[in-house]
Amino acid sequence: MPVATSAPRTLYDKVFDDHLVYSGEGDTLIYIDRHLVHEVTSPQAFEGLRNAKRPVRRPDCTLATVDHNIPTSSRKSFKNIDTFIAEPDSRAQVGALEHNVKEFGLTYFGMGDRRQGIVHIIGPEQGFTLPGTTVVCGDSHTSTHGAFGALAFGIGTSEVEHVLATQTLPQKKSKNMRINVEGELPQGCNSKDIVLHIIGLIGTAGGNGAVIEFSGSTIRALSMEARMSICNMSIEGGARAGMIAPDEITFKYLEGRPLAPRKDNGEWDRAVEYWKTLSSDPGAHYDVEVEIRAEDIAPTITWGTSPQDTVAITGVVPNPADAKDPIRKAGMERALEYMGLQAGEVMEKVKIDKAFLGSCTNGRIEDLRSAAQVIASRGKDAKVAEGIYAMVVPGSGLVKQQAEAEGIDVIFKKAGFDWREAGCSMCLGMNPDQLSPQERCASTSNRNFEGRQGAGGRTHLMSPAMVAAAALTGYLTDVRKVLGDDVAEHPDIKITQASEYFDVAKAAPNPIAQDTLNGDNNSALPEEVEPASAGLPKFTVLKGIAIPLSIPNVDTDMIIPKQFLKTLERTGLGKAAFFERRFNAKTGEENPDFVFNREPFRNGKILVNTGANFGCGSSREHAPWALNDFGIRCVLAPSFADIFYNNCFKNGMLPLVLPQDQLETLHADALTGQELEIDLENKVINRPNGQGSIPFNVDDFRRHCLINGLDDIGLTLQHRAEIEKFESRRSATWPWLDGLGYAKQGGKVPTGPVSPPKKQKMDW
Ligand SMILES: CC(C)[C@H](C(=O)O)[C@@H](O)C(=O)O
Ligand code: SF4
Repeated sequence: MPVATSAPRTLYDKVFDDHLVYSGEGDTLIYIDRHLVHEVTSPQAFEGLRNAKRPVRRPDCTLATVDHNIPTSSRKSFKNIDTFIAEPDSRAQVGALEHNVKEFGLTYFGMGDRRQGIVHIIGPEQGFTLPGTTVVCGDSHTSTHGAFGALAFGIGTSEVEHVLATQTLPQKKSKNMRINVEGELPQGCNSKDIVLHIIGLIGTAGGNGAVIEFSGSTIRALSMEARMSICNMSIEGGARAGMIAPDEITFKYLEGRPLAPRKDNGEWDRAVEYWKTLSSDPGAHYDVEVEIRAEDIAPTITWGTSPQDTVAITGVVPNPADAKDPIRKAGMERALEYMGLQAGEVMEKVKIDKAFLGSCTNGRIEDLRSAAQVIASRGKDAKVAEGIYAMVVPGSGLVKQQAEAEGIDVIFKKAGFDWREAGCSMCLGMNPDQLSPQERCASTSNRNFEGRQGAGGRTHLMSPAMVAAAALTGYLTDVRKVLGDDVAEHPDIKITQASEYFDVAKAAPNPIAQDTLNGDNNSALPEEVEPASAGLPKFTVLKGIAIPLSIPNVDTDMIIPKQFLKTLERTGLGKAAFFERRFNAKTGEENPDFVFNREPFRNGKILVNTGANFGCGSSREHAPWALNDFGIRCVLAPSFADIFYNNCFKNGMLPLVLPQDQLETLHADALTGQELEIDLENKVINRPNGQGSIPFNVDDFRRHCLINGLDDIGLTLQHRAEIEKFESRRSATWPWLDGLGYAKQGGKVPTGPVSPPKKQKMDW
């Protein structure tokens, strides 16, 4: 259903336009084709549905799995989660999802299913992720799926509930940004080096408010898996999403995947014809353009506690004294102290304790192959360096199975790597895989925030090949030195194509897809038009103590660390807000220097931060929940990360963007301990003692919703007719997106121990 317009459009414009359900005064609704669900960000969303007696609108477009909380120890004796998951909160969260998928009739890849894995690995692997679709998940790295030319972005838990209930989301159009990478990559570099290099250049706020399209000859030459690693980390560059135009490499990757359009009914050809239209038109407008030469990229790692703290492996730790901005200088000093590094230290002389190969960035088969190749290049006796613990965590059960079929596991095991089961694992350590304080890790994951892999743990981000090199030498290492000139594929590794391995070309038509092709799950929806429900506390005038802060890039791991994400509630998280800064890790006592612990700020209702990019990183809605529970209803900052910004509004909170000079003024006011007044009706901030007012801007529609306490789901369901109309058009234009087989499989997925790997076609 192309939109009639002659202006050249970007890939993002096209996918956005193709999903418009409704566009009214201030609220634009887009349709969501694919919804991935995991255990951390969904319990409160299902609870919301249950309370409102709402069904899941499109179970056939929804796929659930468990990934964050699950242990990665051997599942040979796995019977059920109750006996397998020792940690009670993790068990409860996984248990809640198992209960919810049954109650709402969703397809679920549980721990007994070989298809279980990290959400962002299993979507593409199954062909659930398709070009030109909109893909969401309560997880910031949903950006991964943009590698297929999908518009894919992370959402908070309230939005998860919104999508479950309505299959739509209110969306503002983002800016268009293009990052063009041209030329041939130098030896020893791969897509992780490209994306770390990019984030080092643009910074973690560089993509704020934008969807990044990655283009150029370097990107076009990459495999799908390498493209996924790049789009995965667009969120680390602050972007709403990352996208790459689909091409023959994309089509080849998808062909024959279990949930890709089928050939026998002609849908594959129709789909490819449509997918071929999904590239930016010549002359399309980009608000921001960045040009990068591949030859400038070196094997890259991080030295600090933000993904933008990058340096070439051949480099040295930077000196905070060289930073012009005082906030940046203070941030660098803190990062160096946390990381236990000195300015000027040679990166290659830094010793590690652990090596982690896995995560949604680099837990795919090609990542494992690339690390195994480094090990194999050192000969059959290559071993992990003395005293180093190295682990490999495949991104899904199928990646593990394929690696075992290729013999890669043997290379790892012989070298002394621990070969684990699929999950998020030490990327974030919600399960038992964690760093101890001060332990240093060479990691293929995507975030190096303080405490990310374990309280006090020190993370250096890098490519799988570089992690393998570090594991072998015990130091951060330039992989080129380990490989020498021998970077060709190693004879010990027999590489099979995914399609060959899955044997999908020969597989019978997918029985799941046939089973539910006409799956219409809308019958349970109430007939009458819903009134706009006023479910949130109204925000009109807020008067209160303002808490002064000056921290740039406040990430949501800092606002609330992982151990508090295991809750099934939205409330009670006030104590967790800024936990690691507020409390002494050893004694548990309050840190008297931190502003949240000082009078009168303990009772603050407003947060004034002069540092930019507040709320970056993860999509956890637990961040605004924690601030809200602490008592904070309004956050003022120079800029916000998109997901956090949206999450605030969903909870009746007001995030306000103000210019730096006004923030400095309000910060100074806050330091005096006097009250500020946020008058949303009149769009002004009244300073203490009649010192005047500062006007602000906020989107009219959002303001209207806050003032009236309007709940988005109720508002959206007023557009039921438009949603239904869109769905009929979607069925006619893109029939392969309907009834893709999940609706009726909810209760039937295999449970029990994971089957031993077999070189045979899969069971779908
Ligand atoms: C748990 C989830 C909300 C979070 C995210 O959104 O990124 C997690 O996956 C992470 O990597 O921190
Ligand atoms: S970033 Fe880490 S924790 Fe988050 S989804 Fe990816 S693997 Fe899981």
